[in-house]
Amino acid sequence: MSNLIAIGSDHAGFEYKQMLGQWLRDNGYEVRDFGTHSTDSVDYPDFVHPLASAITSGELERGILVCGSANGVCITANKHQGVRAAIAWQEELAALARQHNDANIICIPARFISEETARGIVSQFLNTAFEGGRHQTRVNKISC
Ligand SMILES: O=C(CO)[C@H](O)[C@H](O)[C@H](O)COP(=O)(O)O
Repeated sequence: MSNLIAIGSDHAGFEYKQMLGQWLRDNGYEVRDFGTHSTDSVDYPDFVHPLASAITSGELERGILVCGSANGVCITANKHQGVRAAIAWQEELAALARQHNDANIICIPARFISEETARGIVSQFLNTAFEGGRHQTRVNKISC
């Protein structure tokens, strides 16, 4: 997997995005930050569409999106062909999103989890392999 990771958020996810971006850099990853760049109120699709487009084009392999509930960023990202964005609020869900769904974007609900849990989710997302097999058959059937 590439060590270049896309990150993005709205205002509700800004502080967690900053924290996760620094944590990723401290752990040897390169980070492409799609914004937002402050806690000023913004509209999450403005930041999610460019990040998801970079995943669709193959320019970037994995992305992390953060908003208040994770719902808005996840719904938006999954409009893009080839994006498999999953919401995780505990580490096991992030691992399953990789093992069973080959998720290429993880969506984090900043208003509902601790920073420690967010780091654990990202760690699972980046370090868990897709299992393939029966799950590959199912992933192949997602696109319509
Ligand atoms: O998923 C969301 C929107 O559907 C996110 O939780 C947003 O961060 C949230 O809606 C932002 O709410 P705010 O009242 O504008 O801060």
